Amino acid sequence: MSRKKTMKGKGSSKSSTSSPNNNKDTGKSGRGIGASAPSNGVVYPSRPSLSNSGEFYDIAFKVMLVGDSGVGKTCLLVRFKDGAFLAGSFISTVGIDFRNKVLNIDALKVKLQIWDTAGQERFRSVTHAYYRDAHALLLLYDVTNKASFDNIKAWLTEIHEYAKQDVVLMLLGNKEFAVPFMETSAKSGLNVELAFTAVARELKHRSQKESDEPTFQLEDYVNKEMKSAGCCRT
Ligand SMILES: Nc1nc2c(ncn2[C@@H]2O[C@H](COP(=O)(O)OP(=O)(O)OP(=O)(O)O)[C@@H](O)[C@H]2O)c(=O)[nH]1
Ligand SMILES: [Mg+2]
Repeated sequence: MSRKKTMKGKGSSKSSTSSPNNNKDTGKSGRGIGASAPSNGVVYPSRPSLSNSGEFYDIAFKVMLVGDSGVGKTCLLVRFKDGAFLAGSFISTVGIDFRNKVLNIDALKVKLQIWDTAGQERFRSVTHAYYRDAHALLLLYDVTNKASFDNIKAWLTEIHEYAKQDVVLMLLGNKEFAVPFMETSAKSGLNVELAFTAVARELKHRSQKESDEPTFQLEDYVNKEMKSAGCCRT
């Protein structure tokens, strides 16, 4: 099996004329797989830079983050790549930006070249050029922002128009309301048992709590239960 080398990197472009197909394997930082980042775009280093150390991989895929401005695409990518939350003032992405991450999946090194697109309307024509090369699309909405959810329909229309027919698509509800959250389905039974049991545990704890007893953490309990059940259970 061949071991290709990838460069960890961060790239960006705001050129509306550049296409990911224009610059095949330039060997430059962050341009590791077939259809690469355009090199003729202007670079806007709005986020902390990553090191340019090389990393080996077996297969590579392109993943694109799309969704309204402010839903948290850049933050999600930084969390995934660097394990940190980009707190502070919101810096809207200009054009398009990317990060590489190599994951070990079943003894294979899988490189994801993750493209972080600008959600703002004025950059739409830039991002359209990248859809057709994406193997997977993560479509984000903000669970605290109804408009971003309502716009999912329009995003899906755009995806069907510009992306490959067999693109892997995942809808992600990002952010939180600082209250325990889970999705339920009365039809399939998803999380129904867990929702009621968690509330019952919380109520029981409150009613019987001794002053020296550690408090029951409803959110921790729900997260732990969902994790141990492989996320979502019936
Ligand atoms: N509380 C909370 N805030 C978040 C989360 N994700 C992002 N934010 C905040 O939401 C704002 C927008 O986040 P970004 O990741 O920059 O949004 P974006 O989708 O990349 O926006 P564009 O680049 O304009 O398309 C920032 O102020 C973040 O700090 C989250 O999971 N929880
Ligand atoms: Mg962004």
